[in-house]
Amino acid sequence: MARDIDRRLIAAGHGARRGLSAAIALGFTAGIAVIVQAFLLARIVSAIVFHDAGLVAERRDLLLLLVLFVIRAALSYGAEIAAYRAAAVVKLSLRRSLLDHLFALGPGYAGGERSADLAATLLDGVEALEPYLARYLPQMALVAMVPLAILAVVLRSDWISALILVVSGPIIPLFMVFIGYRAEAINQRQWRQLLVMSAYFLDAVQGITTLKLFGRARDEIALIGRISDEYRRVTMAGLRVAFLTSAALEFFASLSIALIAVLFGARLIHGDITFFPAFFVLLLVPEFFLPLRGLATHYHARMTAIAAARRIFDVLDATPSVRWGTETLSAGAISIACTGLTVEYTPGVPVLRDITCAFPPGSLTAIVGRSGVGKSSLATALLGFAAPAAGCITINGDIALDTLDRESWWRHLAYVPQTPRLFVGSIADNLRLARPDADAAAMHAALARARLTDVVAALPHGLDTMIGDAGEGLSGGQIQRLALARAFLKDAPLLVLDEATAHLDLETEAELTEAIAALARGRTTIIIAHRLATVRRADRILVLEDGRIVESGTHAELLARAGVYAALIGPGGPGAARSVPEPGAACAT
Ligand SMILES: Nc1ncnc2c1ncn2[C@@H]1O[C@H](COP(=O)(O)OP(=O)(O)OP(=O)(O)O)[C@@H](O)[C@H]1O
Repeated sequence: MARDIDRRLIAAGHGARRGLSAAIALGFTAGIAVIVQAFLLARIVSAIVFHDAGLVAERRDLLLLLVLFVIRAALSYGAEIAAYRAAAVVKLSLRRSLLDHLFALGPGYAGGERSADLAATLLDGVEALEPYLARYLPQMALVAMVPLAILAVVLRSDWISALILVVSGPIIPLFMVFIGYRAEAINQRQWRQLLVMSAYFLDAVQGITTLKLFGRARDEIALIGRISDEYRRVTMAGLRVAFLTSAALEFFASLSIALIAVLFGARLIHGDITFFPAFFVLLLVPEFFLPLRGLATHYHARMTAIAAARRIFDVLDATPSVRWGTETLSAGAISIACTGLTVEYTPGVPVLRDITCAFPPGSLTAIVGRSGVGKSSLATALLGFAAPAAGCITINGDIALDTLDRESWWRHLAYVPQTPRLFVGSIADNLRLARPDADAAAMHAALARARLTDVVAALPHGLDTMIGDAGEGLSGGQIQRLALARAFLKDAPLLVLDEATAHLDLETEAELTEAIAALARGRTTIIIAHRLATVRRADRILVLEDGRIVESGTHAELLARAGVYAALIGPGGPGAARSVPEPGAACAT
């Protein structure tokens, strides 16, 4: 399993092949420079100590040694830069693919409990790959090349030392494979714990008001404390394995070096070997183990990366439930028809059943029904975020929605949800989401149509006033009108709107209703309606119950029928509490 992930990570690194190859080539050249350096140093020491040469006589070698020091430092620096640049390229492309795929998966996948987990995967998860890509992968290549080059040189100088290296060298990778299984399980636990902790932190930050009001802030702090402590425990277990591994490997490496040194000592005393080859080999032996020890150090990075990558690939492997095509929609009015449309979130459990209805071009259709009957699900299916389990949606008579290019479909519609999402930035930034090239005049026109001119004029920096990510700095009604202004700015032929159910003051309510009416004019409009004023204006009202259309018609027709609709908006019905009667308008009984 870890091997599969390794393979996929290496494949992901292919995008930065040149950078990684450069890092490996520079690292290998630095390894060769080490051999030459050791040779020169052994020759200088041998000449000075055993052949009475002075420093002046050895100046050529000394100068060469100095130059090699500089070259080696430059090579190591270059290798690091190339590796980290390559890692940055891979991280960027992975984040792009993740975001792109999340958009394809839609809000059904990215919403709800997964959002904190996904944010941690996108940020910390991808970041955790950096040491793997920048350190472990180049080290993996060097671990085969540099020790082999050193072994070849040692073999030419002293076969006994080479034999010791051949026997002790492979112990390190074998040992790492042995402890790898345990380290992998710990890293998986550590990563899962990090995701849980991120989710709790996000919840606590977002729900700070609720927690305070219910007097549960202390409990939440204690809970987060326990989760953090568990994370600390798992992290320490991982570090323990990493430190123990390093200690064991240091031991094997030191033992081999000591053995070679002792054997040299004995052979020098007996005159079986001269000083130069012995000293040269002794200088090289630690360098033989250096890449192996480096590999052990970065093995921990590999385990962390594999745990993080598992989650990244889970997201990338998730298949979008909605299929899209490549057809583009030409500009102009939009009509929609649903035929036998059935929508299921859980297979076999339909939330919309056999819906057949039409939304003619330029018409205003209101969808009404009790809470949970499937109104938002119908809007979700029309937006293209939920795939029909049966039936189909066709656009402009004969174009199946799933044959359209998704961007082309979304370009033709404006969606105003019940609780609109604003992003950290200025009012202008939030408006330009609808039309990035909109100038100040176009934005002011949209604000005026959403009855927001005075509100924005009163803000300290007008259009450039910064607002928080949940629209902090604006009231609930102002946020909703800003979302309407966005829809005005987009000027799309299809408008899908989920009316706000929050209790608004009468003035804001009237302003919103007016703004919505202005926005709907001339467009195909589908409103999940909660207000009497909206349903009265609709060309047609669809009444949903238990996922089915049970009634349809105009306000007057449905009232006359005295069925579900009449009961819904009548006194005591669930619609009554939310509906604000227009002055003088009589509620049906
Ligand atoms: N993403 C989802 N996954 C699973 N079930 C869902 C999902 N979204 C909605 N449902 C379920 O589908 C059913 C219809 O929900 P929907 O939100 O469409 O109702 P609604 O009429 O819009 O309700 P409300 O007026 O309260 O917003 C409900 O039983 C709900 O629990």
